[in-house]
Amino acid sequence: MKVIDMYDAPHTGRTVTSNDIKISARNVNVFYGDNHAIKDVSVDIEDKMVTAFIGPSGCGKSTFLRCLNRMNDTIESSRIEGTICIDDEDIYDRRVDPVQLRAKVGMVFQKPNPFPKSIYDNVAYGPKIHGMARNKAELDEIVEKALRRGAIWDEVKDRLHAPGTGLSGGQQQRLCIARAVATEPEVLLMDEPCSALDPIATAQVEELIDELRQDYSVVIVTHSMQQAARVSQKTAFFHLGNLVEYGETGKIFTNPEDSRTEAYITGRIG
Ligand SMILES: Nc1ncnc2c1ncn2[C@@H]1O[C@H](COP(=O)(O)OP(=O)(O)OP(=O)(O)O)[C@@H](O)[C@H]1O
Repeated sequence: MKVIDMYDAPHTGRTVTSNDIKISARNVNVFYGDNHAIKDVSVDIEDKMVTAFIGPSGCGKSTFLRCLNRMNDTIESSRIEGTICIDDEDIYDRRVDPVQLRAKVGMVFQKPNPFPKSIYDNVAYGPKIHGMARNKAELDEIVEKALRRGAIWDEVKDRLHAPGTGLSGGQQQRLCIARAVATEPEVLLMDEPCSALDPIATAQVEELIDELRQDYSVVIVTHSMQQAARVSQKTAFFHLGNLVEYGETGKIFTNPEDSRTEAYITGRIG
């Protein structure tokens, strides 16, 4: 890991270093029928860093995020061109199993969506499907570790068999993060993970995101520029399906190169 440029990210005082490239997208185009939603996007996303996707509503942030674990495959009208590699492996290669890919590239959605199962079973589900535990004791260990990673263990350890849907919104979202990390992914995709949460729960999830980047490459779509500035080291600004500008978060928010980025961060478009 080499240090390329040091700066204090706004509000955080963190430093930015350059890591290995985890995800490499080249000339990606996405269509929904005739709607050209993503236009020739090429980007390298680094490992062990939080990358934020920002931009006005409808600019393609979620579409591009979903392409990174082939969630867009599930939308019938959607078609993708170009290449996306994770660790140099083309994730759209015929030999790649999307179910295995989604274990490696986990996703957390806008609205907390626990399964209608117990807290324990929500987290145990993925590891069971992927045969990660040989017995109950190993499964218990995986569940505890994931709940700890999700920063919710202490709140639920005495009621693991209560329904996940009985938790508060913020707890449900941390449970969903625990569920996503239980299969030991390498990349975590988050599509506006705090938009349904109150400020305290948002702060808890943001703190968790900062911890998670020690182990994962995290990509977060957010409508909040303050949130992007607080949690990310790299920011990508999308506009009308184009990736307009991509760089260090501090630079994007203080000294953007493109007039469209500047218009967005100063509230003139969006
Ligand atoms: N499931 C879908 N079927 C058809 N078109 C879609 C679908 N999802 C998105 N689109 C279209 O693709 C374009 C990009 O939408 P997308 O949701 O990716 O943008 P976004 O930047 O994430 O927006 P928002 O911030 O409002 O969530 C829009 O024109 C949208 O209408």
